[in-house]
Amino acid sequence: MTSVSSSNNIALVALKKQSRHFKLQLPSFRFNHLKSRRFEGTLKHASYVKDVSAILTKSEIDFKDPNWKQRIQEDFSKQFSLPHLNDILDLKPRPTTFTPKSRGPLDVGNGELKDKSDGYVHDDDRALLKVLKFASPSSAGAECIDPDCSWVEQWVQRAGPRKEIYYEPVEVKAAIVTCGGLCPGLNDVIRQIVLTLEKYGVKNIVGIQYGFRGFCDQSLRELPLSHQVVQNINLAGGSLLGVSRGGPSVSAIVDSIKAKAIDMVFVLGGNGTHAGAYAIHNECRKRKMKVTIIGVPKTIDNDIQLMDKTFGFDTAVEEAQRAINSAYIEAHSAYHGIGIVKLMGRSCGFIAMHASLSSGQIDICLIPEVPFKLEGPNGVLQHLEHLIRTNGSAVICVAEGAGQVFEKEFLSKSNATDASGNAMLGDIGVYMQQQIKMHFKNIGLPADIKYIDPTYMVRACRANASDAILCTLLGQNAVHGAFAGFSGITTGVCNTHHVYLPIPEVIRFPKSVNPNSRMWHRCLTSTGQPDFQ
Ligand SMILES: Nc1ncnc2c1ncn2[C@@H]1O[C@H](COP(=O)(O)OP(=O)(O)O)[C@@H](O)[C@H]1O
Ligand SMILES: O=P(O)(O)OC[C@H]1O[C@](O)(COP(=O)(O)O)[C@@H](O)[C@@H]1O
Ligand SMILES: [Mg+2]
Repeated sequence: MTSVSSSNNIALVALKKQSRHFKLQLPSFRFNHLKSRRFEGTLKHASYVKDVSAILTKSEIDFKDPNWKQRIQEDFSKQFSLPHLNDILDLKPRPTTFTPKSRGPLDVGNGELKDKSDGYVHDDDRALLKVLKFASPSSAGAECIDPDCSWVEQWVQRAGPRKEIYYEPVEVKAAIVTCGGLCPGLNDVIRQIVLTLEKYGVKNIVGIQYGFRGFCDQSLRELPLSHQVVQNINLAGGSLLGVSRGGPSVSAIVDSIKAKAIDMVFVLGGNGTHAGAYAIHNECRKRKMKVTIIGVPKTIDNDIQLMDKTFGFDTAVEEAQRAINSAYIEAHSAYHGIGIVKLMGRSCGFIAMHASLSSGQIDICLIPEVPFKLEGPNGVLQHLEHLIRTNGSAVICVAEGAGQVFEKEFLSKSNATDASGNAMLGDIGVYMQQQIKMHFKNIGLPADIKYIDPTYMVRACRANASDAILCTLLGQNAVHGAFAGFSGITTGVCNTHHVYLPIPEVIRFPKSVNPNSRMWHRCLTSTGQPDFQ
């Protein structure tokens, strides 16, 4: 139960941060919902509530009502229905210009078609958001709505090309913008958006330089994009368009979209960027503009809700292996060697957890979601001392936000924020290094400590094969979503299927490691570390 509260604390901290910086982005009932007594009350029944909260909107669930499941499902499908241009306009679709198949369907001879699919996704096609049925709230990782842990179907819309489209491709001007920090795969997504747009017949594609800033900074011109320009950009890391944090107001961005006569905007970024994208979508709606805003979730930290994973995460975990391996070799080659590797994760520990699991070389993994103490019995330093006395060396993997999210924080808070309003953290790696040094000096045991911070090396590299495929599919689906007339949506993978989701549902709060999850328990089994409390 504590762990659930902990996850929600992290979520609230992050959400408060966002809403402090930007006023209008999230409907306020969603924010209040997280803090509401009803939400806290729900914790008593459910051992894991984050995803359940997606269903519980404004109404209480009355489990005595025989139709309670149906009511939840109806609520859910309303909540996950996708905003469309035709919610405010009266547009007539036209047959698509996109051909998903290069060959016609095979004729089996008797006049019947072997393959009846036309290759298009139908608007009523759905994918399941949850595929596990838990027998009891005490089952590992159980997510329960009622005390019996009943299974309630939750369907979301399938992504892909539609038979009818809401734009005349030759008349379209499409823009791509990349915001926030760098992430492996940005160029793969840009490339695929351009190639797919061209496949529809779009001729006017531009890149907005350096994030949202590029909409309003007169010194930053639009970058014309075509298949010739983007052909090889996936071979390098970074973003062809440049990235930035902070930027102009939502209304200034929409003024710029209007002035530049842009019809489609593809916004690549994380939680903050998606909040911005949704605000832009709302402002366009208010002004009754026929502009579609499509998000593509970019977060190396993997902290966006409801998706199996986001692009760049796999690459980051793989790249982190090099740093961990170096730390391991240094530690094992030194007399009483201790290696420390700090990995990204401002408010979540997915990279650190997965990198620790995959390397098999980590003795201690510390993440923001799990409080730990350094000193005293059961503290990290005591365990480290034990490892040095018994094994002769040790390797620690620490996520950048570790020890800085809960009340008992190790580093003094500065309240400083970056241009986007994200809290600037202290360097937990350096702090750990100092504390460990002091501890071993005090007990008179030699220790040779090596600290590696591979942050920007991990982030600036090109996407690995698995991320490159993910980026390709996301880029294509983003374009299909725009032509289908959706706006204020994002695209991702749920249970291996590509889907479209309304932006507010994925940025309700950032995803974080559930300390009660099987994955975290597996990580603990792998490192062999005790509970540092
Ligand atoms: N709540 C918000 N509403 C509107 N725009 C936002 C919000 N949070 C961040 N942004 C904008 O989104 C961009 C990227 O945000 P940032 O938090 O730096 O990265 P990320 O999107 O990767 O989380 C910045 O230009 C920032 O100004
Ligand atoms: O030094 P920068 O550019 O501010 O970026 C550092 C941050 O970028 C991150 O990788 C996440 O970036 P995004 O939120 O843009 O995805 C954090 O883990 C890290 O704190
Ligand atoms: Mg972010």
